[in-house]
Amino acid sequence: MSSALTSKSASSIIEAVLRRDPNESEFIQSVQEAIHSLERVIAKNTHYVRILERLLEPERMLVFRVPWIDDKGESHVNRGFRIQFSQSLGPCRGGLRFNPSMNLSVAKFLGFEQTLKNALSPYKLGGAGGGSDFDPKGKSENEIMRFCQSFMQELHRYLGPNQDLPAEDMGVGPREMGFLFGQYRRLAGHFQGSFTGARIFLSGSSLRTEATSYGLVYFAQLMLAEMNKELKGLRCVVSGSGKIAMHVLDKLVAFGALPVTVSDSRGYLVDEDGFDYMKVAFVRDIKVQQRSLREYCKTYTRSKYYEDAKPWNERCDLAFPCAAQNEIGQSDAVNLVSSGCRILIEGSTMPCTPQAVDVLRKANVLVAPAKAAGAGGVAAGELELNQECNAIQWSPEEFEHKLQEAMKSTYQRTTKAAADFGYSKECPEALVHGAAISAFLTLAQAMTEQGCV
Ligand SMILES: NC(=O)c1ccc[n+]([C@@H]2O[C@H](COP(=O)([O-])OP(=O)(O)OC[C@H]3O[C@@H](n4cnc5c(N)ncnc54)[C@H](O)[C@@H]3O)[C@@H](O)[C@H]2O)c1
Repeated sequence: MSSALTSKSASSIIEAVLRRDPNESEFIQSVQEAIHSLERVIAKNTHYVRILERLLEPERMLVFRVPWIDDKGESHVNRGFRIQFSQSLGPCRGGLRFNPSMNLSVAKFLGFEQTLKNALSPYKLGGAGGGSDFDPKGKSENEIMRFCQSFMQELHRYLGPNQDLPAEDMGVGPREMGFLFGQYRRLAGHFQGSFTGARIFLSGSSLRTEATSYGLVYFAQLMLAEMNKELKGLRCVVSGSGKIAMHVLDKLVAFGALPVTVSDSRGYLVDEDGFDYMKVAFVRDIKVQQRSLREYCKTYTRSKYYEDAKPWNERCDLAFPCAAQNEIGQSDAVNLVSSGCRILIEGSTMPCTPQAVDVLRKANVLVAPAKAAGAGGVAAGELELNQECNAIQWSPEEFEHKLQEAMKSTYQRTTKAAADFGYSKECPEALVHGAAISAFLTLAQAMTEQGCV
């Protein structure tokens, strides 16, 4: 197939998306990255261009009003989103994000990324994303509960075990999932395990919240093993201090690595001696009490806090971005390369801007995409459902073993697809392309079999 035809087809898809959604920068960025990864697939079979065109239009987009009353009796209104991106492989699963930056573009990009992530997994799952521009920061527990109830008042009619299964994302943790599920159960009139969250699956293992993060660290281990290396003693720079980041720290400590940073939107903290379990617990306490990371330095006086700065210029072997999309820009990527980073594991969804991706590729930094490295959350959700439906109970050790196996098979699927399409192990983007290719081929097969629907 001529490359002229390929690039013409790929650019016509991007043009169509741009025409339809000209202001959706996050969604367009994730589409462009996927198309870049799929270039060789499209070149082999132009039928895939039509499939991709269809895939890029979400099956269903829900946008709704969420009114709620604060503790003083004043009314507020936010916007809710749920993008049921694709159900070709099964019922949707995907996170809910409560953050002021949430809009239709972010909801669509999250839904699209989740669709590929779920398709890469061994489970039959569709993909969705959503949430609200509601900011849980500074709200009381009652205000958060009232908001969650109002959000679910509308969304419940589109959810269900065979339809859509919401999960955690930024600003939504076990507490919010509890409130959301409570209202869903009341409105739906049944207690079916259609939500993920440790407190809801009372009979399940308690590893649901940890699973994505543990999976990220297992994935790093698998990449290192390929190079006959191990995590022990390696310096790791971690961003964020939320659910994903804190459990990554725990697991890195468990494997004898040296995590040295955490951050939030106000700045970052570096502890040259590395965090241990006690220090991680201390950071967690600081965050729970909504205090500044700066306070850590009063107790651990060799540490430093930098306001309005990111951790990417700290000396490291591995980087784990675990905060927000586009948190690594071009200059951050340059800093990462000069500080010695060889491997970047994407904890956050789409952490690098296209310019940063370019810098990392040219410097041969190996990138583990969130679609593959973040598969632990998908696997844990399915394992939990399995426990719930079959009334079985695994110990945390058994659960963790199953999680490790799931990460191993995701890693193998990713490397196989990369190799099948000629990306060598040394290619810095082999895993990025392999993950997208494997996911897309699975979706394409189902979409072809199901006809034009
Ligand atoms: N929770 C999950 O199950 C899950 C699963 C897969 C991927 N993710 C991704 O991981 C990332 C973090 O999710 P989480 O669940 O830990 O969220 P969270 O709300 O628990 O924590 C987010 C963290 O990021 C920090 N942060 C937010 N914006 C920032 C910015 N602009 N700069 C620096 N720090 C910033 C916050 O201070 C906080 O520490 C998101 O990109 C999310 O999509 C989450």
